[in-house]
Amino acid sequence: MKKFFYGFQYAWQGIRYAFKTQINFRFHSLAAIFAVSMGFYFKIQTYEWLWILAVIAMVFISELFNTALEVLVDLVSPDYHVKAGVIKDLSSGAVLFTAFFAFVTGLLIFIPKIF
Ligand SMILES: Nc1ncnc2c1ncn2[C@@H]1O[C@H](COP(=O)(O)OP(=O)(O)OP(=O)(O)O)[C@@H](O)[C@H]1O
Repeated sequence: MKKFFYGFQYAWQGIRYAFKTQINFRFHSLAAIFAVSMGFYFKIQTYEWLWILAVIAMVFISELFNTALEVLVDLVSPDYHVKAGVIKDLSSGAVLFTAFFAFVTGLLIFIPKIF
């Protein structure tokens, strides 16, 4: 049982590490708070909440894996290596892709309510 709760502690440490070291993670946290506030303000429906929460989760998951990959690359390849750069670029691309999808989802849900 103790091990189970330690697992949560380690996971929380990882999230704190990403928050402290990644400016993008902090920016996306603000964007998530903004989207959730808009959701409450406009009293969006359950299916709309599901989309908003799903894209928020996707962005955070991709951010966490991106951070993990960056740390891993820096560990195994501290010197310049073309493939190290490609791995980091691919990982950043995954974050950009999910963030763009989240942004479009937000627009599709909130734009009709604003105008
Ligand atoms: N070891 C390396 N070898 C080759 N290219 C690298 C290496 N490390 C980084 N790069 C290149 O520089 C870019 C920025 O790397 P960096 O480690 O600053 O990542 P980042 O995504 O900007 O992370 P951070 O949020 O920590 O600044 C990478 O996307 C990659 O193109």
